[in-house]
Amino acid sequence: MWIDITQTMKKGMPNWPGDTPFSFEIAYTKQQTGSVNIGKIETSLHTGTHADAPFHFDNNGPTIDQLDVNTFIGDCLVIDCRPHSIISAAFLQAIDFQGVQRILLKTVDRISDCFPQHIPIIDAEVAALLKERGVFLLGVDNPSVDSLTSKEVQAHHALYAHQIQIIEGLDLSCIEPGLYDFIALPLKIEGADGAPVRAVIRKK
Ligand SMILES: N[C@@H](CC(=O)c1ccccc1NC=O)C(=O)O
Ligand SMILES: [Zn+2]
Ligand SMILES: [Zn+2]
Repeated sequence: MWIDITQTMKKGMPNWPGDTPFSFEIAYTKQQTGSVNIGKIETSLHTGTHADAPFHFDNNGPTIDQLDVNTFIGDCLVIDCRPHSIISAAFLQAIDFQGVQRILLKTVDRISDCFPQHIPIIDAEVAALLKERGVFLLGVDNPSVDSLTSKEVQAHHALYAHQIQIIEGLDLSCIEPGLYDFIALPLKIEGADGAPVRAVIRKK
């Protein structure tokens, strides 16, 4: 059984303050076209469950359409990080990744309907540890891998420097820690800094 770990995209969903809110409407109704309803959306590419492309924080980095789809399909390990407000390399060091190359961090019991005030931050040294363990994808149930006020976005840069791709805004509310199959493919938008994903997992 595949489990959906994607936030539903809808009007009023949590959004980065000041960023383009998500909207969807029927641009042309069935009545207008005489045949079909045609919807249109407007959205920031960093709203809801999405992948970051390195171009998001590095003008020379690859864009979302240039990332390898194989990164986003395969085994993953969900790790329970609740209580921790800083996710340190020391904490992750003690965990057996079981050879898995995709890691999802569960940091909250359930995701809130509002944009959070505080989120756990990921120590910049985590990237080196993940790389050493062969990890190439890190997913979080938060809007960012860095603090909400960070302008340096150190964790984003450190992860990119270690060739680790980022997925943010997962909904791990009902998910137990453990090993899963995972699929979360970003939309192929040429030149984009990120893209929504439909993320699903299945217990191994
Ligand atoms: N790093 C966040 C997005 C982000 O930082 C952001 C998104 C929208 C508007 C402002 C943002 N950061 C601002 O300093 C992300 O990767 O989704
Ligand atoms: Zn993002
Ligand atoms: Zn990000």
